[in-house]
Amino acid sequence: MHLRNPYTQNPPDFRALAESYVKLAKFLHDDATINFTDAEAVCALTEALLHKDFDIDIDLLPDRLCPRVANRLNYILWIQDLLDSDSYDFNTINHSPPIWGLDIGTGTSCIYPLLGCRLRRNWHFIATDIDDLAVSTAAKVVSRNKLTDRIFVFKTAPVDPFFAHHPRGESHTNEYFHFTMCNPPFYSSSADYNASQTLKVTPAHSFTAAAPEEMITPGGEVAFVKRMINESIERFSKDANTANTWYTSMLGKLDSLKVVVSKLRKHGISNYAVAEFIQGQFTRRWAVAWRFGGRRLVPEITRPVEPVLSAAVRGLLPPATGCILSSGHAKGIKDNHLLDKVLSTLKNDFGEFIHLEKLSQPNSDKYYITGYSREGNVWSRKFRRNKRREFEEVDHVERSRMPEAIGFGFRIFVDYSVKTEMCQCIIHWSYGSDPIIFESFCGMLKDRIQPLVSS
Ligand SMILES: C[S@@+](CC[C@H](N)C(=O)[O-])C[C@H]1O[C@@H](n2cnc3c(N)ncnc32)[C@H](O)[C@@H]1O
Repeated sequence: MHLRNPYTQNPPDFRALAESYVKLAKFLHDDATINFTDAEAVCALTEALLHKDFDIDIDLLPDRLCPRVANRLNYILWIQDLLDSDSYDFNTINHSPPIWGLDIGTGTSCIYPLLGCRLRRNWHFIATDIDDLAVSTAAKVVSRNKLTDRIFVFKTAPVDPFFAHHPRGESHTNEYFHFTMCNPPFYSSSADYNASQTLKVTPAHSFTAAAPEEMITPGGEVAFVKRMINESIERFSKDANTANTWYTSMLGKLDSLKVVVSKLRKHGISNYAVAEFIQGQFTRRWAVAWRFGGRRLVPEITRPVEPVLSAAVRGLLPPATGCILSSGHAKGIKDNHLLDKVLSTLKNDFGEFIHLEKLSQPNSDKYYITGYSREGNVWSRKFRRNKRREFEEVDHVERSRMPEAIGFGFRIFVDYSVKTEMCQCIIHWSYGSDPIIFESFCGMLKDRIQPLVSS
């Protein structure tokens, strides 16, 4: 589960839920559980959770897909992580409201827009579906929860471009999506769906009622997401302003994730992320996200330490965006003091070509160094020779306001533990398109920074 998922540490107390949501009471067994193979009972439990924990008022349809709350939350929390990763640095970027998301295939429950809006007050959604019942039911639940000014439901056709219903034109909206999300139909045919059911070796711990149009699409989830990748590339080629949109999707099979990541890599899209959500003993889901712009994700997302990923998923991770530049025993050293030494070394060696600043870390009394340059590889001799004159012509004010025009950006942090007296200097890659440039920058910095820690 996602680390911030509230159900990780606190599984639902069914008895308390039934007290707060009477409809659940009749499905309670032994006062403490429900029969998970009974679709009506699972719907009542889901409604109770949404009601109690998220103030969402909904009547789920027992013959339609019943969204498992913990599972849907994992995906929403991960998207929050992707967006928050941007707002850490690039202090000129304004991440205040509104944030716009597109939910492709919102279903009868409209679950992602509802959860997303309840968790973040500045989130807004366009929600689409090709199914009449999904569109009408979703629109009703949005209105029932008084979210008609933040969630807009549209009917689309299977052949319509996925990203056509963007908020442009709405007077109160931003022109571009900050993110798109989707829980696509998994299977390519009824035969494929039936085969997957027979293959299940575990007993049916939980029953999934669903209409065929919710579970089946030509080519299955792989074809669906491949189409999304193609359309996102086309969209970016026509409009560079879409560079910072996070395109994302859930995937129900690990094999699908492998195919999707391989397609991203084939198209040279290195700015992507993958996640694995493990739910109980039997359910695993994966998520993938990609974008075209240069803003890079924090290492906690590109290389998560927790939750521990399976070996197969580790092989699919994007290029690293973090590196330890130096680590050592540094008795009595203060982290800000070391950061100043690092800053003056960097200024001395690269100050002409890299804009360097010491900034305070959000919600902390600690500092970090932010650095960016118009181009990558500015530390090579050849670059310096060619660019010195050109760079001098750009005045300082312009340099300090140019994060959107940069080619390479990074942040440097120093962490000192009083208890262990160990000190670490860490670099995060914050901007750029070429992982090799980041690697080579790290290699070069290690030689310069290690002596500062040990001296
Ligand atoms: C697996 S369900 C997901 C429903 C909901 N988002 C959830 O997670 O519970 C997939 C949904 O995608 C819709 N769908 C299928 N093809 C679509 C398309 N081309 N555009 C938009 N929605 C589509 C289906 O009608 C269905 O409601």
